[in-house]
Amino acid sequence: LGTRAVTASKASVLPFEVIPQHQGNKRQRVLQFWKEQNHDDLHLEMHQTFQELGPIFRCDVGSTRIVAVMLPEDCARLHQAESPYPHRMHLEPWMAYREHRRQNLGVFLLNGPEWLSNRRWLNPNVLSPKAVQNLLPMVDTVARDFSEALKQKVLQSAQGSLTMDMQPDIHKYTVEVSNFALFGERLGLFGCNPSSQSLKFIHALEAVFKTTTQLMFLPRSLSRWMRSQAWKEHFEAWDYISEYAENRIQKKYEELARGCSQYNSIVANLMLQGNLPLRAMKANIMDLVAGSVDTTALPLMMTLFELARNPTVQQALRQESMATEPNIYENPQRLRMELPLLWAAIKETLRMYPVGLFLERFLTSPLVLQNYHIPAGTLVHLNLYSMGRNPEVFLSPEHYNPQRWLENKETYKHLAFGFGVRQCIGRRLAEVEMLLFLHHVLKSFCVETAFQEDVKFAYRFVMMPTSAPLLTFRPVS
Ligand code: HEC
Ligand SMILES: C[C@@H](NS(C)(=O)=O)c1cncc(N2C(=O)c3ccc(Cl)cc3C2(C)C)c1
Repeated sequence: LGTRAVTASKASVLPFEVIPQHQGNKRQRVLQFWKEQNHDDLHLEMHQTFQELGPIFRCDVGSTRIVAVMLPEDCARLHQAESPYPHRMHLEPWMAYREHRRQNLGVFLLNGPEWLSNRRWLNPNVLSPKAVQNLLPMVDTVARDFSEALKQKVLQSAQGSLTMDMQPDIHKYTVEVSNFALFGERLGLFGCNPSSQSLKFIHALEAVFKTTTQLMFLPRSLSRWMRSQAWKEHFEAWDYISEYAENRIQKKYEELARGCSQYNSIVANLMLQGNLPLRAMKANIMDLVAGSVDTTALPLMMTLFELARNPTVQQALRQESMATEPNIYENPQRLRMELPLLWAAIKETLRMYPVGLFLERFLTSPLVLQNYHIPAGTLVHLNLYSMGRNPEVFLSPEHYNPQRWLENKETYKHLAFGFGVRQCIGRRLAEVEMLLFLHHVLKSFCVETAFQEDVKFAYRFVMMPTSAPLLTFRPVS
């Protein structure tokens, strides 16, 4: 990316007003932005703007002043300047639904002291190494079952191999495995008649994501009549998701009250500890139940696709998994150390295909970024897609090369899960779900694809592939 070197003496920090921004008719651009029904190409538009204006630019969305950056050094500065309660802007349509239904907010939407107190009770059960060690055998069971179910399908096929769009099956895996970790119960989604409830839940999530991007950039007053259909779809999808989560939580609560329930799960531990009021618990469990579907499914889909396009890398991973098999069960919590190349492959997938397009911090105190003064009250976006594709940050960024993560210590370059105390609370669960899924699948199957083009992505709050490359699974001889 052409980086406009701002040659200013270090002493004189440049004023906010001279940060590069798109010239030309601002009103026209804002209206154009609002007129668009979707923002599928937001990541490409922002990437293009970085190439034109350099590593920092500003844009105003509505009344909010946004500064966009994409270099590791700017993330380091944001992290060092962080307050005890790192602040993210609330997602307007998500807040509107919770107000309408008088629901509490989960940690994703909370800010300030209430956010911190919720994280304090959630972290030991979700994010801590002890929590993951507790969950690991359950995740391993589901990952093995998935690989076994795939093997049955392959054996039943006449050619002895199976070519399919893996997306639906991978979604079933993430719903099955997170439900087991959260509630200690199996849903049986790998069987021949998976529950329609869970499949509708996955579709409701997709409807929420699609309508979120249609609504999130508009003030509510405007979108009420400009996007009334999107609001209706948004609320209906949230109603389904809320009911799905509420039913599971209420059932678990009653089982525990009767003293007859599976005790080793995230929700059971949260309820038995009783540190959060039930309404707050329900709001956070909804974050966890709904936040663990697409977020983990997409990197799994894209890792399988990239390994199918890079057979040499795939073979190296298979050898690592074959060689590592015995150690994992002696010392399960050493998973990432036992599978370093597989862990590097997941980091490489998240570099090229970040699930969250940008990290976001609302500045509560002024900051200097790229030698510009950024006042308090500015929203700073750290763009993960542009960082991941920047040749000045990653050599030949278009190449899928997990080895790059083993060669040098990458500070502030693996940011897919965010940073600091506000980092993703599900990251350890997601890491284990992805590592064990790929470990068991790669031990049993070679993955191939005829699809050699790049997969097109769309920004739908979650970065989503718009085409589903067919993958062929062939049993490892
Ligand atoms: C089990 C639930 C769960 C899973 C799985 C999960 N997330 Fe999250 N994630 C959350 C929640 C809840 C938050 C909000 C945390 C907060 O604001 O305190 C969050 C926040 C984040 C953030 C913002 C962090 C920051 O510094 O602002 C990023 C980025 C993120 N997740 C990325 C991911 C990626 C990438 C994956 C999978 C590859 C993933 N998440 C999987 C629950 C999950
Ligand atoms: C995509 C990325 N966006 S981010 C956080 O980087 O801006 C992300 C990362 N981790 C988790 C999520 N979640 C969802 O998918 C989701 C669905 C429904 C609900 Cl009720 C809550 C969620 C959260 C926000 C937990 C989203």
